[in-house]
Amino acid sequence: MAGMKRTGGGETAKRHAGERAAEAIDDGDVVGLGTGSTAAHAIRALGRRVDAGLDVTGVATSFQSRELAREVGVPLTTLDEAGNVDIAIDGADQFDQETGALIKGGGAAHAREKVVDASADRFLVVADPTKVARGLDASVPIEVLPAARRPVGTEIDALGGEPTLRRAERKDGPVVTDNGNLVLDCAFGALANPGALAADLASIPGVVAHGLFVDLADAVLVGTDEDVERYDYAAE
Ligand SMILES: O=C[C@H](O)[C@H](O)[C@H](O)COP(=O)(O)O
Repeated sequence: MAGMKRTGGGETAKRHAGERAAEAIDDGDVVGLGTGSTAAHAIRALGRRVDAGLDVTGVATSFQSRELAREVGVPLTTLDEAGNVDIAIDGADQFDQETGALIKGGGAAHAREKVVDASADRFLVVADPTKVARGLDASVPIEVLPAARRPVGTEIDALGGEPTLRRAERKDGPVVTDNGNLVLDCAFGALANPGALAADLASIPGVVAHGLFVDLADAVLVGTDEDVERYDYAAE
């Protein structure tokens, strides 16, 4: 698969990935509903399967995925009520095709996404070809308690990162997450050891969640304009 020429970074590619992921849902499943434009295609496709008689419940990872699930008729539950997630479908901002490690949080939803994705028996990532990488080098979004923004920034600095407060596009001020927190986008350059960096970031007081998802994805479905390529990272 690696090295194949892929076309697509637009909606068709994302739709192909999302629709293929929705086909993996079985009757009775509790489904983690990811956030973002690619996961949205999976939620819409799942809504069509529910219309056709599939019996599932969804656990939303954000305000946005909850709203979309309601709109397309996917019944909702919570982690408290369901206790277990059978399968989660979620997008990614970048993934390392060798290891399946991900960077997420472009939509500032990664804190809840990580809770849901990590508690799922199977975690399917949906992506378009622009997300495929050899190694990881994108900025790592870090959700922080508002009061901890400066001390966390200092720690990021010490780890060799450059933190930038994420600002809202249509509001004067910062992006505020669904949990009422801020996001620091942290540029580290190429990540030599994402697992070690993930552990370092998680240990900083005031960090709610970082966007490194290491050893979580079971498979990544990369939609192209023509088809879907599948990368597997764990025995299913
Ligand atoms: O916070 C947002 C999520 O991690 C998204 O899953 C990620 O940003 C990918 O989104 P998209 O499919 O729109 O590129």
